[in-house]
Amino acid sequence: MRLGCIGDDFTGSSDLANTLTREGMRCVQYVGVPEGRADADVEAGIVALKSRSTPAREAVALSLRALDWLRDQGCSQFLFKYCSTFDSTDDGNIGPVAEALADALGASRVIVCPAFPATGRSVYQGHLFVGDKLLSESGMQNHPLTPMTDPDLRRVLGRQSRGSVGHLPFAVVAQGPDAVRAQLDAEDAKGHRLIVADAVRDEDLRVLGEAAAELPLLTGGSGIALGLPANFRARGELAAEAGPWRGQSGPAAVLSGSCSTATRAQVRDHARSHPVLPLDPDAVMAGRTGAEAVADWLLAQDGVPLAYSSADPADVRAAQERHGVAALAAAFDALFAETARRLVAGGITRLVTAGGETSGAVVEGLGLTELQIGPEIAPGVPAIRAGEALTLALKSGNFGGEDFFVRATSILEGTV
Ligand SMILES: Nc1ncnc2c1ncn2[C@@H]1O[C@H](COP(=O)(O)OP(=O)(O)OP(=O)(O)O)[C@@H](O)[C@H]1O
Ligand SMILES: O=C(O)[C@@H](O)C(=O)CO
Repeated sequence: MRLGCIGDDFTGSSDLANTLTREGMRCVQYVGVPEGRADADVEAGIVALKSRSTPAREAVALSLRALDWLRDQGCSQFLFKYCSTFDSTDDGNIGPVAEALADALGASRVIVCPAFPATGRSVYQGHLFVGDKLLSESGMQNHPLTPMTDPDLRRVLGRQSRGSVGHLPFAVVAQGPDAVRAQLDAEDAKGHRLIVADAVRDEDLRVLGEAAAELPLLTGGSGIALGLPANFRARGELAAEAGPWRGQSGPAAVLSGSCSTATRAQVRDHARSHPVLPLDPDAVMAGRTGAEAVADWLLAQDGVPLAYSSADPADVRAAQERHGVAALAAAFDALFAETARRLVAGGITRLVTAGGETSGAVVEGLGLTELQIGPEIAPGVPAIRAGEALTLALKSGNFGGEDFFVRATSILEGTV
């Protein structure tokens, strides 16, 4: 294994795996820190954690365990993947985890860059934008767990970190890798270890990747990985070709717990021509809707059936007030996990999930440990093989076009 990655959630980790696979590295996503050794042909290993919103101390401890395992597999470079909208609070977890990994690796000049231009996230003058809006005006200021009210990443990170934070401006990135290396040295000389890097285009991310060829640690969204495979290839450290994708025939189903704008549009679009089953939070909490009934309904449908709890923000808030945020989240996680187990036992071979928490609950519920990465379904979402007869697509809330669910099942089948 050459590149060792630590992702702070499951869908975000598959986003990173998608980028690395597309750029030609043989990639495996591990669910949590694995016990045994990785297969010898894995070039990039991604340990997917659920550490985005846990207390910082837990996130640090888990990330260090993941780092130890990745070091044991022989990796020469490490990447900490967090969300392209920098989801975190003033208590962490991005700063504390980045600093702990840097301590363990003796790393200086640690790039911090959540830019992901294909999905509209760019960093300019140290500020994070979503499309043409500052992060703090993008809707992310209302996120229930990690509200992002300050778009200046240098300040956000400064509040989470022990050390001071530097900046690598766009004007320097635009001059290419030599200028970037010189600026990283200059920031290091000023005592800044974490350095927020501007990037607005994929080519900026490739410049950063090239400049970082010898750095032990990078941090960012999946975009920061764009330029890394070329460094390993230039050193003759990659196999010539990634393994081919093997499509999977058989019945499909979709489970959606994401309430994001993008997912709600996908659910509406899907409902026009496929069977859909809404899951009412009150019925779930009262035990009137259970996994057995949901799975039986899905298994009895033709086409690409969908069960969803996705609801608009006002309904979500009202349900949370009635039942409590944590209790509701736990009930939906348990429902989706058990439904997924019953679907796979009932013969589903193509399973699509929407939402980071929801996908995490499903992957853990199914007891999966290793995910093989296939072709891209949409920016940030790959096709995944999870077993001899099981394929998956794990979609982050905000990703994918309106026809995502059908497109995903077609790509999993190998017909697109
Ligand atoms: N109808 C609903 N009412 C209240 N809460 C809901 C409802 N449906 C889902 N939820 C909760 O909303 C959350 C959805 O989180 P999830 O991470 O799956 O999606 P997301 O936030 O859109 O995705 P991502 O993390 O990838 O951006 C879960 O905690 C779930 O329990
Ligand atoms: O970076 C992103 O936006 C995604 O991979 C993600 O982590 C969303 O939860």
